[in-house]
Amino acid sequence: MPENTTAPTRAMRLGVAGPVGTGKSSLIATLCRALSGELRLGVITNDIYTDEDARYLKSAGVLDPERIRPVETGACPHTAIRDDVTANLLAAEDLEADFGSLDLVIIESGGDNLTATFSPALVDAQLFVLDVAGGGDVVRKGGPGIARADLLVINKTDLGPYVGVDVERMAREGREARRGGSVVALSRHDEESIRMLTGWVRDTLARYRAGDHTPVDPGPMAPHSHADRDGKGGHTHTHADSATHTHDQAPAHAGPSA
Ligand SMILES: Nc1nc2c(ncn2[C@@H]2O[C@H](COP(=O)(O)OP(=O)(O)OP(=O)(O)O)[C@@H](O)[C@H]2O)c(=O)[nH]1
Repeated sequence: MPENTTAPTRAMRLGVAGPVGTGKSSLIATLCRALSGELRLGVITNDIYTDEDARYLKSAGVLDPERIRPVETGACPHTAIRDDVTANLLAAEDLEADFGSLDLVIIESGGDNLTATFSPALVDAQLFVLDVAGGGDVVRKGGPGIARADLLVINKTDLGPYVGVDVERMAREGREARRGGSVVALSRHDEESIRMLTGWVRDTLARYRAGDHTPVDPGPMAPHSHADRDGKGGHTHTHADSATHTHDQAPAHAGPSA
């Protein structure tokens, strides 16, 4: 039988990004609790000045503490997951070297704003976490993570009634913003929602192993300009603010939002 040369040989790297306090560490603890019996896991956390998230996960007792590694970014969180991913790549490679083969390495970004996403040079797939406590309209504000991460998680749905947010509507608007892309409405108190999340991780890992998963870069793209083909003057722009922006000037554009 011919060998599948596209099948990867290392663990899948899954990025978890989203604004401060939306529940990224808690979600990772939930994933570890649910999946550590069936998958060989490692976790890397990113904090600006501390190893707070790594300490939280270690104290949660969901994984061998040796498998949880902190990266101290010392700068804006997006720098270490997007602009220069070296520290995180080294941490991921060290984890795999220390524990032999792993199935999944989860990388938590420091809490950042709506534009922070992982570079595909670091992760194979990424999820973006919002929470209902941030308000139902956050999802309508858009941004690359909301629109184009592999999965959008709307977290802490149990808080919906207390903060006056219609969770179903928020999830529906999330799907619309993503043009049908995957959305999971999650609460760590809701087993069914945890099954949806773990099911998505298993499916993505299966596709990754089969060589059927293509990492995408949600952006934001660097500002750029196009040739002045129509005499109106080329214009410099970014794609950070809109999932619907299209290039009417460029016939073919590399990137998911073109
Ligand atoms: N009610 C409720 N609270 C949650 C849930 N998930 C997390 N939280 C709480 O939300 C708060 C923030 O959770 P974290 O997991 O620390 O959030 P984070 O995104 O990792 O935070 P940063 O790393 O600071 O950006 C904590 O008080 C959690 O206990 C949930 O499903 N429901």
